[in-house]
Amino acid sequence: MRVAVIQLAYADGEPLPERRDRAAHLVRQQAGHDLVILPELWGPTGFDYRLWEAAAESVDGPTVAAMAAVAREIGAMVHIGSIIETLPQPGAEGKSLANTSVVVGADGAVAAVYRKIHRFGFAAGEPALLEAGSDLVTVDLPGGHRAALSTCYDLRFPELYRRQLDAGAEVFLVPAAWPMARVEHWCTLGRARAIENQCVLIACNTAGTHGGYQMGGASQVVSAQGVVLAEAGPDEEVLSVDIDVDEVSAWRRDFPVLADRRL
Ligand SMILES: NC(=O)CCC(=O)C(=O)O
Repeated sequence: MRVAVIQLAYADGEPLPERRDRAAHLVRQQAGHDLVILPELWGPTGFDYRLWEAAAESVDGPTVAAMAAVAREIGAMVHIGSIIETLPQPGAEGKSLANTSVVVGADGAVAAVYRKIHRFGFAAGEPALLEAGSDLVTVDLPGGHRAALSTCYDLRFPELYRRQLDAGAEVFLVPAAWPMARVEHWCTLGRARAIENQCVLIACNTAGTHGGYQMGGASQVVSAQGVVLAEAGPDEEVLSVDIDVDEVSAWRRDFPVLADRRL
């Protein structure tokens, strides 16, 4: 499976329609890949919470529609990263917005929708403004292997990835807007999630500086054995990686650590 990881950079002041066009152009340039992934909240911005309400849209809104059209055009599955979603109805906390990841298939149809379970910001930001997701979400990749979806801060909660493993995941897809100040955590936690679950990790971070936060870059693709197959620098960059997902079951057979779990 050939994967393109688009580590998009953005700064304050770029209008959303322009950034959407730029992202669509970058995805279009990845023709020939089976899967393309973008970062978390690249449209409404990861950290300038004041912009979220105005940028909110539904799953059939302009961002997903634009990416679905490009997915169809290039014949690739596209993980569009995430949007601030206007929920069909308010959630359990009475809020109407969520941080929602969407995957579209090569036919342009929505293949998976995941609402971020662990909200970042402590008393501010996501927990103040967004509903938490509650559902574990998987999607079958081109070639038939199963991937599980999570977003950024979720990476700090290993129990989520164990549940994804138990749901049959062989690949973890993780878009993020993770700051430079904690980029070592991002790198280490991503590798840990891959190693402890014997899964491939495809993690797509944001670059640039917005809302006063410098983003960390360092998007990475890690094999189920914990080998870093590709890692980005701090700036906008596209990683192109060939991944043999069949190696996941071979590695689990050769080094059957998961069989020693005690529940
Ligand atoms: N967008 C996020 O979830 C940021 C997470 C983060 O900064 C951290 O876990 O540290």
